[in-house]
Amino acid sequence: MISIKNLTKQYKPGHPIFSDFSKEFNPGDAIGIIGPNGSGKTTFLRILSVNSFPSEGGVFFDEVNIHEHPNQYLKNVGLVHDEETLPAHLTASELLEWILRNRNSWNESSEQEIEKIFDQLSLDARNEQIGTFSTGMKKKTQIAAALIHQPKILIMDEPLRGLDKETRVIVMDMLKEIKSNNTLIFMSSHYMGEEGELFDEMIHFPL
Ligand SMILES: Nc1ncnc2c1ncn2[C@@H]1O[C@H](COP(=O)(O)OP(=O)(O)OP(=O)(O)O)[C@@H](O)[C@H]1O
Repeated sequence: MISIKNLTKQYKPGHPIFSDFSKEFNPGDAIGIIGPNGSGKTTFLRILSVNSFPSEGGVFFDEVNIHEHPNQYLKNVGLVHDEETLPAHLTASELLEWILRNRNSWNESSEQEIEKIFDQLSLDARNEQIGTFSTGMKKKTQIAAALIHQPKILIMDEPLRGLDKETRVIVMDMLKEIKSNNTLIFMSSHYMGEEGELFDEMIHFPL
């Protein structure tokens, strides 16, 4: 489903963050991206989400280079960024509606689906502006936004950071469910907590 071929990334000449990395990933795989601060996890996930470009080599989605042809690929991707970049003036519900409409996925059950995902995450303030949210409430909104369109590929940079224990357990259950529906999951962490039980495989950084 995703093939990484001879991937190299360097910001400064002669100092690659990783080099000549190749690997294949299949639907339903859950991949842990593990390593200390500054080891290249975010750089790797940014390349997978087309927010950064390879220095050499490439990433292929069903044989198509995702950096040369990002549109079809990105329709299949749910993303939780390392930095929160949510629109402050929308409510959380409005954001999810916008995501579904933008993907032509809005239908008669969408409102119910939005209520359901915010119920699961206990985001009571779903109809208030995101700009008024706490860090944890914004993280819940990011996770809901990544999952609402049932992506084939889910890319998450430390999604559990800033969440309380109860919410982390809920999010882990949601990820197990989406994995069982054959979504390929990439998830970074700088230490191995409860997410360890989700992963089929871990890639340890630095590579
Ligand atoms: N845009 C950039 N320009 C130059 N160097 C960068 C850039 N982004 C990241 N780096 C460098 O690349 C290295 C890897 O950074 P990256 O953010 O990928 O690590 P990380 O494993 O995600 O770290 P953390 O756990 O702290 O988030 C670091 O040395 C960082 O300074």
